[in-house]
Amino acid sequence: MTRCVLGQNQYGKAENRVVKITRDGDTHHIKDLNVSVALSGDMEEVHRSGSNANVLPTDTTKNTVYAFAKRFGIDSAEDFGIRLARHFVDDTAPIHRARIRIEEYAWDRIDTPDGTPATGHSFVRRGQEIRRAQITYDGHSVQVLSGLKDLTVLNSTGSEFWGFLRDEYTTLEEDRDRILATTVSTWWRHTWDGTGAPAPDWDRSYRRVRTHALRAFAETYSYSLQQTLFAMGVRVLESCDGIDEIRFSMPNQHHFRSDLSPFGLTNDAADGAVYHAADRPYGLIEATVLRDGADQLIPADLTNL
Ligand SMILES: O=c1[nH]c(=O)c2[nH]c(=O)[nH]c2[nH]1
Repeated sequence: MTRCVLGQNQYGKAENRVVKITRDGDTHHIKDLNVSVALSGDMEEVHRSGSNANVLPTDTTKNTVYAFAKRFGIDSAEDFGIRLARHFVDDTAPIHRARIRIEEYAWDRIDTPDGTPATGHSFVRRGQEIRRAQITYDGHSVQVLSGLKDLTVLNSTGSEFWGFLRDEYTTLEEDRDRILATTVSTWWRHTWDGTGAPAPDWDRSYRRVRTHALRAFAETYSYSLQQTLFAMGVRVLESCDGIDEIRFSMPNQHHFRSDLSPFGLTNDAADGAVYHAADRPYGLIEATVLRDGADQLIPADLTNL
């Protein structure tokens, strides 16, 4: 029989999406990491015989990431990674090597036009959103839709969700202080139709819509993402002449507060909590907001394109 040997091997939990909010009065700070753990050591037996005696479960490595975020905070990706790596190797005899890989996502504060923060808890993810336009001309008039996508925003407080319908399948608990996060995808329709009046200043119009939508997101105390969406649309229509209709598609990017009670840790929102940022499934909230009397002309299926 051919004799085979075990070559390089490692294991652990990959892509732990950990969000830590630190509260300094009404000013919040956010650390948003994607942490992957890979451990190696005396792992001959688990591969050969199935004995798990030397295996620290990947589930434990995940719990450790969230518990350490709460217990020690996250000063920097490097500090956090060093602490985790040392713990796995120094405190677990069969583990001889730990590799911690971390991606960090940067957030800026949502500002007012004079550069002061709109609130202490409203953030926009760094990295440019994508601006877009769709122009249709039928030989008589022009229709201009403008839009944006990939604009990710987050409120670390000022959001609740409760009082919802319940049936025999409902398990969701009411939440009086949650993270509200979404990636805004939107189109808006200009009243200008290419006849008569000169064309709007498209760049200025874009900046105004973006600014007002962001400020409405930041400043709306929210009982649902639906309510926030509508407030954003109303603010845009009230602030921008020449726009009659705006449609949003907004995924509810759920942030679940980690249950750290098995490790003797409280994890209340009021003290600054650690969250697991789930990527799917997600709630998808979509709606059009119209000026009263305006026609609804933006196709519903355009929003996600
Ligand atoms: O803002 C929300 N709207 C919902 O419709 C909903 N449904 C849910 O489970 N969570 C939320 N959050």
